[in-house]
Amino acid sequence: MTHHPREESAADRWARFRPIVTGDDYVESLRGRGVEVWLFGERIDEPVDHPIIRPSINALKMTYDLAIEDPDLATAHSDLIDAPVNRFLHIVGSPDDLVMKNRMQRRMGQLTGTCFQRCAGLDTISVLHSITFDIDAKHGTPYHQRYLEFMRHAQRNNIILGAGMTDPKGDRSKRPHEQADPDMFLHVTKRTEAGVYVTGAKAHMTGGLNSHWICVMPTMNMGEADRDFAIVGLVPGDAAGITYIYGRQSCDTRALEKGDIDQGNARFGGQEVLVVFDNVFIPYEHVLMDGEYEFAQEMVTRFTAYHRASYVCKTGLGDVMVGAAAQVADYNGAEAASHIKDKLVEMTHLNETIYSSAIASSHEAKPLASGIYMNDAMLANVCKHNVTRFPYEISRLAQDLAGGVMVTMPSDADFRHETVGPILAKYMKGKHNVPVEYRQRILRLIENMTLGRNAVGYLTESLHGAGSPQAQRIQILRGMEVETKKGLARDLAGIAEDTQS
Ligand SMILES: Cc1cc2nc3c(=O)[nH]c(=O)nc-3n(C[C@H](O)[C@H](O)[C@H](O)COP(=O)(O)OP(=O)(O)OC[C@H]3O[C@@H](n4cnc5c(N)ncnc54)[C@H](O)[C@@H]3O)c2cc1C
Repeated sequence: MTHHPREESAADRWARFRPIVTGDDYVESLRGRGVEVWLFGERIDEPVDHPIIRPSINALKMTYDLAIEDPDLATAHSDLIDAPVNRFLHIVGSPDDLVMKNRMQRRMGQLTGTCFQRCAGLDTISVLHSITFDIDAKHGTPYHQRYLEFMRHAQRNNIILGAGMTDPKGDRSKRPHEQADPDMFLHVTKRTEAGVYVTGAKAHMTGGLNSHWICVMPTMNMGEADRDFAIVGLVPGDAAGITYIYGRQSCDTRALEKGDIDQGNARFGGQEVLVVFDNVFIPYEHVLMDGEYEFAQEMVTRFTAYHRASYVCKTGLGDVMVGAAAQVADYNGAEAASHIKDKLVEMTHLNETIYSSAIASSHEAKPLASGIYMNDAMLANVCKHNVTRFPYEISRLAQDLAGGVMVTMPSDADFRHETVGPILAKYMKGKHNVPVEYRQRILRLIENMTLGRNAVGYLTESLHGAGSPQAQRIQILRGMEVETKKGLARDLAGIAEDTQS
């Protein structure tokens, strides 16, 4: 169980952090936290060393390693602490900051082939800057200064923030206060002189267990009766009262097998956890909204403007898919066929279409009252809507080029067996000069990203993460200015009258 008392002060919570510099420092920072983690019906003593969990930690580790290897791409100067910081903790001060963020996200996708879990936290940092500023302007609250103080600590310690937005939501037709069980949406259960207690859960949290801090925040618009659900708070991942229940991923138990081939991508994976909060304490210094329900909708809208463009990361995974498809065609001896080249062009066209909408959204960013820049919301929604579809088509084409053997290939244990191994070495070969193991590995990678563990990050996260497709269509409907466009059409058609008004 966690070692910490329930009602801790903000200072005590920060006192246990030391600045993280390298990827190895990051891995060490997760050890010995005493967090309560459940996987396959068992309590996990040390998640860091668990073979199913470790690939997800490796993916986040890469965000630290890249900052050292390529500081121009993965760090930025912070005016807040007057020092360079990891770009995943940088407060965006210009459209160029957002463009650089997108480039870094694509690079991270290329390097890991999975969800590297740090974008939702980064986008939370961005949205909190302007929302706290706007709430203070209306209500005279001290949230923005609290936020800036939190960010000074966060940047100096180089921590990871997880984004706890999505509640379990129970009956989707009911508001938070209308649910049969109030815990379906995280809410305040008690207020003391020092802070608030919250109960509920946050679902599907990307990298939740790998994060040092979690931001809990509303997932939808709220009304007066939902006041206790309109809470934004920052909680260390090892606070008393938090339980993590690890999400299964397709083919996850392959990580428990011998050898690294059948895993497809043995080094890197994503992570989603159900994070349960049982009367978890948040000191007021770390409370950034408490009852200002009228800002919940705007907070979600701004978060999605940032986060839907962050799905540009999938173009990095798309680059891996194009490469894997081209490579398997080489191994099969089919690379010269015109339809193969055409399919690679189609995959690239889809992938670059996603990239275009994200980069355009960042270039078109506009400043908010707090001074921070926000992505163009229409183009961010178009980016995410492209992402709900195009990775599926890219995957279909990669599977086409891979051939049926991608799903009928025997296990690596058979390839290594003294009796059947030589048979497989003979019949599983493509081009004579390509070792059969190379073909095995590339086929398993395509399987991993389209049907296995990393299909979570490449496909289903692309569909539902940052909101299911309909959520983008609602935003596109709101922003499409159809009346203005009807006016343009009437002008050119020579119609003077607007019969609508
Ligand atoms: C891999 C992955 C990672 C994620 N990471 C994070 C994370 O880090 N942090 C976080 O906060 N969230 C995260 N999410 C959650 C994500 O934002 C949600 O999955 C998304 O908002 C959809 O919510 P849901 O999964 O509850 O789907 P549901 O609400 O169950 O939706 C299912 C379907 O029902 C429709 N629907 C739902 N409600 C209504 C309604 N009232 N009226 C009409 N139709 C409705 C939807 O449009 C959809 O088609 C992640 C999700 C995934 C899959």
